[in-house]
Amino acid sequence: MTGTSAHTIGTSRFPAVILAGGRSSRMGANKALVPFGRQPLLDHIIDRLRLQVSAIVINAVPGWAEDRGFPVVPDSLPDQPGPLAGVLAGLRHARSAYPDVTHLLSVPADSPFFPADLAARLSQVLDDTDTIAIAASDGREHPVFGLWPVSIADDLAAWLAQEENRRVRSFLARHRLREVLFPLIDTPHGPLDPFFNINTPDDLSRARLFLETLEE
Ligand SMILES: Nc1nc2c(ncn2[C@@H]2O[C@H](COP(=O)(O)OP(=O)(O)OP(=O)(O)O)[C@@H](O)[C@H]2O)c(=O)[nH]1
Ligand SMILES: [Mg+2]
Repeated sequence: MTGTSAHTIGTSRFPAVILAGGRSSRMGANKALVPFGRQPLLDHIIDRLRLQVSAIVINAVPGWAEDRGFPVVPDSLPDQPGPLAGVLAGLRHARSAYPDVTHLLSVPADSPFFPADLAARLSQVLDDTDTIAIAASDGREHPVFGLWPVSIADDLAAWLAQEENRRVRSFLARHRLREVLFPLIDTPHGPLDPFFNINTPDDLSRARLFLETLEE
């Protein structure tokens, strides 16, 4: 049951974690806070996500994302070891806050065009409560967009505790995995990958152009 939390926001079965715990080193400033359309990028992501999940938690370094009304969970591991640390923080939060939930959706804070049916389509391929489902497009996997079983939290913690374990693909190989292919979006500027992610100031300019055409 997901309907009892103060942070419950939708009718979906799954809560979500927004991964915003990275360094934004290529952007040179916290990329979740760059202006995007009428609001900071993070708020654009929240608006897109809230329609398809039961609750939202933000994974971030403490001190900047607390004012949005959602729980903020920092990494439990030091030195920003990568997105899986954020998935782990989200899974631990989900396990205690939503004990009946089987999976947690993850989305990064830097990909503003992800599909409106992301959670729905990923959930269609879950064949048991231990399966991980990740998104793919245009011949590439996007494991930061995934439905993660709450049951793998302890294995993920033990795996991340070894410093040589950082590659997402190596972790995925330990588990039952399904992939869902999403189509490109047609725009007047040409096809747009729904998982386009903003790493550099140039990426941000391109994303703003796409946003304008999609809003017209
Ligand atoms: N919790 C957590 N999230 C991370 C970490 N590193 C990256 N992420 C998140 O994973 C997603 C993809 O990472 P990147 O695109 O490389 O973002 P980034 O690491 O902030 O940016 P760069 O420093 O330019 O690589 C983003 O949503 C990041 O916020 C980390 O160490 N911890
Ligand atoms: Mg990075």
